[in-house]
Amino acid sequence: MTVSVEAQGSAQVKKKSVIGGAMITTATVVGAGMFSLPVAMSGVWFSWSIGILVVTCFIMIMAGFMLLEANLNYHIGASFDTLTKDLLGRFWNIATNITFAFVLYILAYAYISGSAAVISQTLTQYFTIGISSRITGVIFTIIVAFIVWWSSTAVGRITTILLLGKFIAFFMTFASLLGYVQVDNLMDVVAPEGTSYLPFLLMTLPFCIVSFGFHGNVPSLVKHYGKDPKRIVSCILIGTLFALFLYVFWLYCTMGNISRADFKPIIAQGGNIDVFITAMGAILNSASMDVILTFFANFAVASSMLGATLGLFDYIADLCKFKDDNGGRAKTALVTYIPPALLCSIYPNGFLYAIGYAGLAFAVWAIIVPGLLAKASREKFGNPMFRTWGGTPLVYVVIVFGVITMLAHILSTFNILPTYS
Ligand SMILES: N[C@@H](Cc1ccccc1)C(=O)O
Repeated sequence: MTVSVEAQGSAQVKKKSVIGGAMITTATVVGAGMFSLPVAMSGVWFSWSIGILVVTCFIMIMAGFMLLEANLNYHIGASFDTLTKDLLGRFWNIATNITFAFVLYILAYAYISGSAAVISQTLTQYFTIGISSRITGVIFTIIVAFIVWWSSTAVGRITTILLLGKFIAFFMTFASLLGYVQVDNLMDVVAPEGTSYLPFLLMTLPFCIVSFGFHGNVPSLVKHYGKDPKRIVSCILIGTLFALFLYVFWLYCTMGNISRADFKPIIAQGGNIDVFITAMGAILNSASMDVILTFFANFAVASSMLGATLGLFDYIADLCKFKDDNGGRAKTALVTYIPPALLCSIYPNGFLYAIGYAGLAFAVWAIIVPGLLAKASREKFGNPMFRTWGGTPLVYVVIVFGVITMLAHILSTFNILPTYS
């Protein structure tokens, strides 16, 4: 009996466990974005936040499925570039490439800014070493750049260790914070009569979509599992639903401890991670909680930073056709890390702004483009392998959601939307 190479290949591919892909997806979804959530959502407060998180999570899953749907019609390894060029034409191809690079760079900046602030705060508080976050940002970036330049195997190992640390820290933080939660805070009982929350709803969208972002991974998942939509769907569902659970819990713990009014001074100071952690520490007034929170913040930002900038590193190497030898990798590292580090040394506290702008660009290639791709690929191929639930109406819902998110960010940049501050 002869078995074709393809059949053998797919038999082998089928054996790959869902766990690996689910881990990668979870690691990408749950990043520093979650540190922006309590601050960005303080205007709408707890109950509304849960509602928006559920809706955003749903839309982001559907957008991921639509991307997968289109991707399955192409050769394994086909990227956003191939899909948009073939299905949507020049305009969307260029728009996707520009917004894709923008999101990676601005997130790299956000992570450097967040990490720098947390590291500075840790050094000052525990080692009485006063170094400004401009300098820790640059030093931290050099260390990360060196690790990435040195080898991607090293990055893989270090990321695993950091992820492990992050999850241990997560549960330690949550377990300890739980005891301090005050339901009165969550219900905002001290709010004067007639307090309105809804006007602040739209401006939370860019932060929510970034926090559920993983969509750059879809082509890699296809590469990893082959054309096996079932497994890829499971990875996406596990990663995003786990993130949803975590974020609800995270808001419960943070909004249950810091009252809505107490978020105002945090926002006034730029809303970077260190300010947020300091405020939490001051309210909890416990030395051990301080240590746990600091440990958590350091691990969370460091693992995001490594993972996210590795994506940017590979993207730059491919785009500029830099070689994978020492010299080539050095060039790639320079192009990857110098712009965000430079921006951080000039403007160290833009964490929250950066996540907002990332949301603006992310809406293009992770929501609107997947909707358009699904529509175009259904017309062209009929998409026999996999179809996202909801038919054409859902495609429009997803696209409209993306447009609203972009408008929300643009309007709030011009101070047209009310901001809670
Ligand atoms: N979801 C990630 C950010 C991210 C967005 C888009 C793609 C990859 C990562 C976070 O919360 O930090």
